[in-house]
Amino acid sequence: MMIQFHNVFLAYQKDATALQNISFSVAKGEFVFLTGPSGAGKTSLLRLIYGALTPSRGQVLIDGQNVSRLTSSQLPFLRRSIGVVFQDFKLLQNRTVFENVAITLEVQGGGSPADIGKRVMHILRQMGMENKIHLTPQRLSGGEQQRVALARALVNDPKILLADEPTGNLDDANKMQIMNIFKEANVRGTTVVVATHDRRLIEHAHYRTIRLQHGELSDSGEVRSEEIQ
Ligand SMILES: Nc1ncnc2c1ncn2[C@@H]1O[C@H](COP(=O)(O)OP(=O)(O)OP(=O)(O)O)[C@@H](O)[C@H]1O
Repeated sequence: MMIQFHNVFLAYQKDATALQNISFSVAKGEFVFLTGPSGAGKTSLLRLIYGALTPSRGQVLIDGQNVSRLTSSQLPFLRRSIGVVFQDFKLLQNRTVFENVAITLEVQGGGSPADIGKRVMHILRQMGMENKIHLTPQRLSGGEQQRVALARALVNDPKILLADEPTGNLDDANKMQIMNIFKEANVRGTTVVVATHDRRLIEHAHYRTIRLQHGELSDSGEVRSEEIQ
């Protein structure tokens, strides 16, 4: 299993539980949607996966490793194996498109400048952004910024890709383009988790859907044995 939650609770404050008794797993190479109304706990759950938060109770295992037990020197290795696309992109505004993507590899000591350049251009070409590499994010449309954020998350072939409401303000054509990029990463072996409340996106793709409601798991989307028979 790539992601395992065992009876996970998360409280930001003492008496405010954001997640309650969450158990589910995601297999290597799987593609799942994570859905539920605003405030249900989707972002919190993603943050537990990439180790930005640790559970108040229960365990989160990523590729067999208990995230809470990682030392501060091990945590960066976990983070490197996970590509994250945030709700608000978090692009560096005073850096170019090229630099925003290259930074993922540079902080990881990912090869010579020539190697890094090759890999960055390869992924930016896949995203259809090769003509905009010298622009800064404020000169890009929302869809283009999203594709740069995706390029940054995918440039090092992560084991896991997490995307938080990745198609929020995009039109249908852009949404489908982003979905295709997720699918291609998944075909190459990346485990993909997409948090969204976009019903059309979910219905379009027919992947397993994990549902949260008020911090609880209302449906793990796992096929029960009686449904198989
Ligand atoms: N940093 C924080 N401090 C305190 N409470 C928080 C914090 N972040 C989130 N919460 C609370 O945790 C709960 C779950 O929030 P979360 O952002 O995970 O939901 P969500 O499903 O991602 O919502 P949305 O779809 O609106 O992004 C909410 O009640 C929220 O108020």
